[in-house]
Amino acid sequence: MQISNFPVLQMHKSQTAMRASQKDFESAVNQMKLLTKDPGNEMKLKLYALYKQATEGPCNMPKPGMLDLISKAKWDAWSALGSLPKETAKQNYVELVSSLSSSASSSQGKPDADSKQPGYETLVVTSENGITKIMLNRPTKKNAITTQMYQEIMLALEAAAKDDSAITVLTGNGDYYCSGNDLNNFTDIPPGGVEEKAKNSAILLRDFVGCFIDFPKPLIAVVNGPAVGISVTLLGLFDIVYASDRATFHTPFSHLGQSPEGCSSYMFPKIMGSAKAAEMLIFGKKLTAREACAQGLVTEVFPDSTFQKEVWTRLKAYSKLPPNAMRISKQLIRNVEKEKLHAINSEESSVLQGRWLSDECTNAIMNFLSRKAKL
Ligand SMILES: CCCC/C=C/CC(=O)SCCNC(=O)CCNC(=O)[C@H](O)C(C)(C)COP(=O)(O)OP(=O)(O)OC[C@H]1O[C@@H](n2cnc3c(N)ncnc32)[C@H](O)[C@@H]1OP(=O)(O)O
Repeated sequence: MQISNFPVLQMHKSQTAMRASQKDFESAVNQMKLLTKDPGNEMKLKLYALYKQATEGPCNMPKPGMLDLISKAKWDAWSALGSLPKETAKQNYVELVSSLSSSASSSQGKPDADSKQPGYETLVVTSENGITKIMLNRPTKKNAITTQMYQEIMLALEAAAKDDSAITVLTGNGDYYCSGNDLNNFTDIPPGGVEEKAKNSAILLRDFVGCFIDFPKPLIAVVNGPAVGISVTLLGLFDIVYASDRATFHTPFSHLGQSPEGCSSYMFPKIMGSAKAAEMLIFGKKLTAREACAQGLVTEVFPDSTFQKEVWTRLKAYSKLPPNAMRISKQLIRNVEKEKLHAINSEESSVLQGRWLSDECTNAIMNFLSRKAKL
């Protein structure tokens, strides 16, 4: 069996405590596609059987021949579920995936002080002096976010929420902070075609942004260079944004036939007023760091030559403040709007699902990939 057919998943416990919704189920299925660690054949068979029961009902396929060992093992596992109702199978599937996720994130472990955490391919995650630093690590691709990277960032945030650090920092390796969604993500089309791709991407986006909405500790963006697309829109969900004076902030959604995400359709007008937000989100105006600071998106701008030194000195001092007090204050500031932000996130993801299927978007991505166009 292919590991890629049994992807890993992380799901919030609160979601699994209640009856699994269709969205929870789809989310579980989607995230399972990125399993990096083989959960073993027994687990894969259980997941397979529950998935089939949840989507097709009881097994009524002819029994495979004795020599077709893999098909027979799958058939046996599915048949063993008898007449288990589809809804129960769905619930069991979500719970099983959730338990896999918890063990995956606990196996990432509590970060050792002063150490780089293993298990990430697209990030460097360290925990030191009360600060967990999540660094995007695809410098040759300007830290464009691949599907795997979305998953790893979610795992890193989930682990950081539970570790001993007082604050969490997101930054980029190399000359860019991040060039947004990796446009090659759109070229990996599943058997269900572009509709399925758009649907899976919308679920991934919703879950990814949801992790930022729910993140319980002070979250700081250290914007070391230009930022594009989703890496800009998410900034409205951070508590502090420090930027190098080399950084720029660009959301070219209309150019790409796309629409805003990361709750920016709500947060940007709130932060900078609707006229300034429209210029960025509809017309794709690129802001310098100083402009972004004047408009309230950035907390403070530092000269690039002293950026790292000044920012980390500041953050080390902040990380020594009482962690519970900081966490409680953050939650007081943010929790008022959580429900609303989740609703906005769902709406933005669903609108984007439609945009990804449009000619405008397809042509823009084809242009970038065929190198005819750049931002
Ligand atoms: C599932 C959730 C979906 C969430 C949706 C989010 C929406 C967005 O984030 S929209 C924003 C998407 N991003 C872009 O449109 C940026 C595209 N990139 C560029 O325009 C340029 O690369 C750049 C202006 C960022 C940098 O230009 P520069 O001339 O300095 O460097 P390049 O030679 O172009 O880049 C080096 C290398 O990196 C690759 N790359 C950079 N950004 C992306 C990207 N976003 N997607 C894919 N690949 C990217 C670029 O192709 C180069 O690769 P090669 O060396 O192999 O040619």
